[in-house]
Amino acid sequence: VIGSAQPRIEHRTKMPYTDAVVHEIQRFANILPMNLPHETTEDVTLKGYFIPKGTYIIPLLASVLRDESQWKKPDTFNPEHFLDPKGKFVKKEAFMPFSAGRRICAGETLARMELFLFFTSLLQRFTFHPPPGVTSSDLDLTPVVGFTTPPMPHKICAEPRS
Ligand code: HEM
Repeated sequence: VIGSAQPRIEHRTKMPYTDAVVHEIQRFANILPMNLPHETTEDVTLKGYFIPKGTYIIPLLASVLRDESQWKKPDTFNPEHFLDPKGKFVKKEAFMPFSAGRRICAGETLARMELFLFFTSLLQRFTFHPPPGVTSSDLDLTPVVGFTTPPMPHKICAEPRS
């Protein structure tokens, strides 16, 4: 894990479970699994490995977001990955959908604010469920294969809450 060059701005809401759900969505959805490619600008030795100047590096975010040593059930959607036994939000160093270091996503703060606001606004106004005849276990969460991994197209019902 390469530390960020600048201190991260962390916004914690007073809604730890919602916070944990949004984090788990980002961990599990893993929308940019191969990050962006980088190149070493000088010779580097990292943990005993020599990497010459000019080497292309593809930092696999997927390998961290689904690392068995970091997550209790890496391949299962489980917001408890971000909660302690008392339900308090727990920050995880392996949570890095926005990458790390100097070239960390410049839009992280905006993206996280949007995710929180959109997610909570939608859930306040609608109840979501699979279409009639489909159970939640029928839903296929396998992502589309590609440089980015959006979900497969699927139908879902959104019913206005009274
Ligand atoms: C859920 C939403 C988003 C995710 C998961 C995401 C993820 C990422 C990742 C993994 C990188 C590559 C970092 C690296 O090279 O190590 C990146 C770069 C970048 N992102 Fe995002 N991003 C998101 C939304 C946004 C938004 C909303 C903006 C702008 C409004 C934005 C602007 C940028 C920019 C400018 C870079 C290039 C930074 C640089 O090379 O210095 N991103 N993003």
